[in-house]
Amino acid sequence: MTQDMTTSDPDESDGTTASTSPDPGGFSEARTQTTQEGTSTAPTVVESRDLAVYYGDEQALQPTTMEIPEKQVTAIIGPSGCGKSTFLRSINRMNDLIDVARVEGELRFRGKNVYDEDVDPVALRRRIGMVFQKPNPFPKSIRENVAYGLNVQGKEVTDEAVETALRRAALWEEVEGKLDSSGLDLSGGQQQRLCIARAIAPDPEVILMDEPASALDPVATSQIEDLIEELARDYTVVIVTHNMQQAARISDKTAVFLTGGELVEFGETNRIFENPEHQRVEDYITGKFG
Ligand SMILES: Nc1ncnc2c1ncn2[C@@H]1O[C@H](COP(=O)(O)OP(=O)(O)OP(=O)(O)O)[C@@H](O)[C@H]1O
Repeated sequence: MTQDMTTSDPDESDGTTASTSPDPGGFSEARTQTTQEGTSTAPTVVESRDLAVYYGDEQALQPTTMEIPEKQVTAIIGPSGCGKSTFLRSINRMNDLIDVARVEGELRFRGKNVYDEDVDPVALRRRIGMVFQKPNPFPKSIRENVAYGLNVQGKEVTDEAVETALRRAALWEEVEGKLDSSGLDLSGGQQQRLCIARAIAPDPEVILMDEPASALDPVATSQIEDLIEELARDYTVVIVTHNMQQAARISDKTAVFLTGGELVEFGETNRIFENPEHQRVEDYITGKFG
């Protein structure tokens, strides 16, 4: 099961944590991505190299090598317990918060291994934000939720900056005029878009989403899906989803993890769903197991 890492306390580290630490250095290299389908022009932003994750003695992720392209949506799918969330959390070092978690191999962000000793994980999380399964706005006003995201980056909290973040999260029109009411008074879908506004307010480069619509009704889910496609114009989005139709609808690339934490196939979403290379992947996406 995905660990519930939601928090309502702004002081807890949740991927939007405030810090005055300097940005980690060395995250500047971008290079052209090579995929199973050949060479594409989208630069690789995040890359795992034989990345393996253990919880105590249990290996949750087998050595995984994968290149995530810039300003696209990459979906991670697979049956329950196959390591999807574990992989996602390793990208911005959220696994650091789990005592028994241990990582081997490399996870590179713009060419630099985020597990190098000189990388500050809090600063890293400003550049790689996260949205969780359960909407987790702080028990504060809508404005303060977004302001928190702006403060993280040391940005001035102006009305304009708050509006911009809410517009980018497709929430502005529903909350204009009630910015001082509690974020908790919004509907589930609105709360999740508020969390997205909070996550994008610091202007991260990558947004990690762990089943962001699984707690929402179909209408709210559809709004979140539209928003994710829109966000990929400006941000690199990596989304874990149980919903294969959702992955097929909104992602450019799909990674299929199967039981035992093994990345079995990764490539263009259309190709994965129409013509998977591996029988096990075909069985999974056609519902024969999982
Ligand atoms: N905090 C933890 N401590 C110990 N084991 C964990 C922890 N989190 C996950 N695991 C184990 O690691 C494996 C992978 O879990 P993970 O949550 O990454 O899978 P998942 O594919 O995201 O699952 P789901 O779809 O059910 O959310 C599972 O066997 C799980 O029990």
